[in-house]
Amino acid sequence: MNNRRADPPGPEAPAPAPTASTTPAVHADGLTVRRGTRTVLRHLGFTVPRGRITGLLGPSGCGKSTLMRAIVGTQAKVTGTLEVLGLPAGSAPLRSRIGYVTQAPSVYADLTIRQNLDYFAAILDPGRAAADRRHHNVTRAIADVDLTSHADSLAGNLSGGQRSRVSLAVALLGTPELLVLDEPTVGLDPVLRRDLWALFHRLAADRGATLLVSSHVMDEAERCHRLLLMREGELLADDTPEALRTRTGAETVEEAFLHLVDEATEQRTAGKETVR
Ligand SMILES: Nc1ncnc2c1ncn2[C@@H]1O[C@H](COP(=O)(O)OP(=O)(O)OP(=O)(O)O)[C@@H](O)[C@H]1O
Repeated sequence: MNNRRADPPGPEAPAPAPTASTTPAVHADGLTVRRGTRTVLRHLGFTVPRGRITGLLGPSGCGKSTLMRAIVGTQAKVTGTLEVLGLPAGSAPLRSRIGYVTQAPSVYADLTIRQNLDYFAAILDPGRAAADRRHHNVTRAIADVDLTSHADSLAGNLSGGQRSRVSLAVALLGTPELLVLDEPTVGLDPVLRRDLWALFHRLAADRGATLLVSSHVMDEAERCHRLLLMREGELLADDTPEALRTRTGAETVEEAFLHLVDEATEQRTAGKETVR
């Protein structure tokens, strides 16, 4: 074994070629999205690091779902650069590497939780030879979202929060590298919200998964490693919760957000006055 420490590269050393582990999970530059006749995302530039939880926060209608749809490749009229796991967003090889949970739970009401997961597992990993692996993955995904005791209940008889956890379990089946979760904690009681955030942190820490989680509840921001703060289709900040609080002299991320909104409004007003 060679224990010699490698010399640090000098200034003239070429930058290492990006590898799977060094490319960010998401890289956007000049990202613009139009829906109908409106521009709903304007020139966004940001990166989402791998293996961390990035919160996408902003008021209702600011464009969080649109950005998530662009990242998973289901949004039309996307221009600018948008790379996901090193590939252009929407590329076919990304399909099995991304788990996406929309705001509306997508489960079959007339199947039990286990039958729902068996169905999606059979699509992801078909064939008789994979039966044991599928059974293991289904049981693990149900346990991940804390629904083991309800595994044989019909999805149609579950509460809204339970149904959205079944959707999350479906997304966890293929052990995706990137999980894109659109408001996963809406309608959950505080205990379930806490448990779900604990699960998100386990997925990042133990499996190295990258999570992009949207919310319009600012107290959830404190649970993220990084934050993308949005307002009216623009990015107000891309930073850690701590750096945001320090930079704005705020005690909470909510206060920091309001400070940044005021700052952006002042800048816009000043810009208009200069033009006049
Ligand atoms: N099909 C559509 N055609 C035109 N505009 C749309 C369409 N769907 C959404 N929009 C607009 O795009 C903007 C962004 O919507 P989006 O759903 O991305 O916001 P959001 O931040 O996810 O909101 P919420 O937190 O309420 O889910 C909104 O102003 C919305 O009115």
